[in-house]
Amino acid sequence: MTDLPLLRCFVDGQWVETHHRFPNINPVNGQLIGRVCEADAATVSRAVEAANRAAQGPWKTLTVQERSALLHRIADGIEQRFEDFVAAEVMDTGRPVHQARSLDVARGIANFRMFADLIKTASSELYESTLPDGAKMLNYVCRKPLGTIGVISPWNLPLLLLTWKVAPALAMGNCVVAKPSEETPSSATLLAEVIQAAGLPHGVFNLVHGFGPGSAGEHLSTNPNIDAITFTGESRTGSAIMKAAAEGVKEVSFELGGKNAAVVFADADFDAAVAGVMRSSFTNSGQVCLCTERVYIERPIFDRFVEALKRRCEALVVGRPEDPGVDMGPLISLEHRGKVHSYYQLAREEGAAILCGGDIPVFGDERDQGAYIQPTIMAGLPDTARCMREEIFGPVCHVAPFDTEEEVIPRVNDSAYGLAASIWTTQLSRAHRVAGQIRTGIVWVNAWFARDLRTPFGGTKMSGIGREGGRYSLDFYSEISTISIRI
Ligand SMILES: NC(=O)c1ccc[n+]([C@@H]2O[C@H](COP(=O)([O-])OP(=O)(O)OC[C@H]3O[C@@H](n4cnc5c(N)ncnc54)[C@H](O)[C@@H]3O)[C@@H](O)[C@H]2O)c1
Ligand SMILES: N/C(=C\C=C\C=O)C(=O)O
Repeated sequence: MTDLPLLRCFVDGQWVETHHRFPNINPVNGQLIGRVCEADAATVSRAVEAANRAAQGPWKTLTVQERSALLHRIADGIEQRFEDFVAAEVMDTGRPVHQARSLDVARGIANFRMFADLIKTASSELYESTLPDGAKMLNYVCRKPLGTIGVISPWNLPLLLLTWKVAPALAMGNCVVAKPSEETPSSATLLAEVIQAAGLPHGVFNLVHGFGPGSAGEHLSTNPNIDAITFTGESRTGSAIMKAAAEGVKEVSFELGGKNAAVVFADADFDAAVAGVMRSSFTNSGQVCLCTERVYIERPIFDRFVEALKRRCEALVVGRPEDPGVDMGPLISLEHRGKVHSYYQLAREEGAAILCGGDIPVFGDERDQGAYIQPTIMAGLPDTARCMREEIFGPVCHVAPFDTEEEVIPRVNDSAYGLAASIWTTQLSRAHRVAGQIRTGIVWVNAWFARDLRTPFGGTKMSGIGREGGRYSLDFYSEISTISIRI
């Protein structure tokens, strides 16, 4: 037991062990794979103080070019330890190795490189004006660092989502105290090692492990000496963090939950739409905020489309991360599996027909101690059913027919969430017309999770506050200031 890794916090350039430790579990087989040092309030305060101090030190004198070079050096460091990061993501989450490679770690590198390049070309605004007395004024806008950013990230895409926030925060000259999910501490710890090796001044980046309420998450979000909070996680957690931020009127950026819809028109490229809906429903075992949980299919192709989806769902390879051809692994934890499974039960109680899956698989091997669940397709629920309104966050979607655009668009929009949607059609005018009426932050047409990192990303309603991506991140992680000079 003693040779299991101990994951430590990283505060003011030093690795810190704490008294309280919590277990890190492999969701493939329920095995203990390590212990993690939980940051108490004092450790979080020390991290915030170190960040505040570093913000006034050499870090603030760096030029944009120097900061850009450091971000590229961090990206280089992730690249050099690519397989370590893949192993860390796979160990913590049980995801397919090929996904950790092509999505998680690749995006961790891309996030740092994108913002490293963007800050070198980011423009600002300048206006010339004349005062009533005829005096000329030059008015220009500049972005100054906000100060210390609290970054709180979830377990579903651990490195992708942590770096999506840390990269622009550092790029804009801020200091960071990051609190990754208690479920996925490993890749965040590796990132701290890479940042330390890159030579950022002590205190610029700090990492505190722990939970939410009564632990590091709450200690960070309630700390009066952070200047802004960027959070990705459940909507109800966002609400709790917003209450904490309100105390000190802190700026917040929230990427929250979703109940995303796919709309498949009869004129869609049938095979592409089937593949697209499969990918958007079952990627990462459905544990992506952008995943589809509601599929609306135009009636003339409904039966054929559902039959095709059912066949593909039954053919999904549910296995270990390194299994050949594996499509999906376990859920993140037995607790989350219990939640998703309870929705499968609820769906039956609400009158759903389970077309595929609907239960916990039995493998007859060590995976039976893991958090596996069957990929599932259900049908027959009214739009008012809880399973149609609440985020399940598992490998499950509901299929329903529709007859007209006028009918389906209000059904898609009838949700407390507004994060993402996907539309499958070959009619160009219909694509633009329908996409323009869907109330989500992101609409894909004949695609899903296709990302240009320069575009704004975020949700409406319960799906979030603010946008990050490209210049939207530069703006959020800055104090935007206007300087007006009489000339
Ligand atoms: N919109 C997006 O871009 C996006 C991306 C990924 C995940 N998500 C959402 O995240 C959820 C799944 O992730 P999760 O289960 O880790 O979410 P979660 O809200 O349970 O936890 C997210 C993070 O917040 C911390 N936390 C929890 N309670 C807190 C509190 N009271 N104060 C401070 N910190 C607290 C957790 O420790 C964790 O680090 C899903 O709802 C999913 O839709 C959204
Ligand atoms: N924020 C992003 C993805 C979010 C995925 C949610 O699970 C991104 O691609 O930048």
